[in-house]
Amino acid sequence: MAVLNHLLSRSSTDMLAEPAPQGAVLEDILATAMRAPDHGRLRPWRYVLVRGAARPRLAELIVAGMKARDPDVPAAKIEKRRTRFSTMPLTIALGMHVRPDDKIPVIEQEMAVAAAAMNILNALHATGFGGVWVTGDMTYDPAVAAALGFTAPHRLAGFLFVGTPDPSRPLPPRRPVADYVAEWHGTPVTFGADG
Ligand SMILES: Cc1cc2nc3c(=O)[nH]c(=O)nc-3n(C[C@H](O)[C@H](O)[C@H](O)COP(=O)(O)O)c2cc1C
Repeated sequence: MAVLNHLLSRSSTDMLAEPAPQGAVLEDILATAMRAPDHGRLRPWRYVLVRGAARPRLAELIVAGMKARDPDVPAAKIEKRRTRFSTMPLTIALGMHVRPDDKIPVIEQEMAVAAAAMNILNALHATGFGGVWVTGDMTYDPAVAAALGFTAPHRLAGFLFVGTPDPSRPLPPRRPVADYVAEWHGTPVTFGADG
């Protein structure tokens, strides 16, 4: 029941203070990714840890990409991104090793990567930490991906910001389960969530 309550009470947040998990705890958290469902046992997930003095270096790379894409990018947008990437206690760059020619479709490889990321988010919550998965245009910037080590056949799938959330923050309301679940009796179902 404790595990179930943990799953039911997780929520994403980017309001993250020090500390981030490290050492054996971080290793255990990342080990939960290795339990993700994975068609063909391709183990497509890859993780790059960015912390300490490496953070502003990643931030500057990302800012350089923003300016290259749009020379008129607003200064406030640059500063927001620079601050986030420089100050998050830990950023985990989520990567994937994509095998387009494998018999397992690429979407299934991507779903395994997402399932593994979800395990990490749940493990963070279970150990008193928290995080959020973000993408944004920097995820699709080949220069950022390459600088992290993700060149073909690797791809960047986003970033997990990781740290310690305020435990007293209010939990966002949960959508009613019934809107997303239907029982099939031989004719096509409809969902409350779809109006
Ligand atoms: C693949 C993926 C990419 C996401 N990218 C962003 C993003 O760039 N910015 C953002 O604010 N939220 C992003 N989100 C949503 C957050 O990670 C988070 O799920 C959302 O804030 C809802 O919070 P919850 O996980 O507590 O429901 C993304 C989620 C996924 C699965």
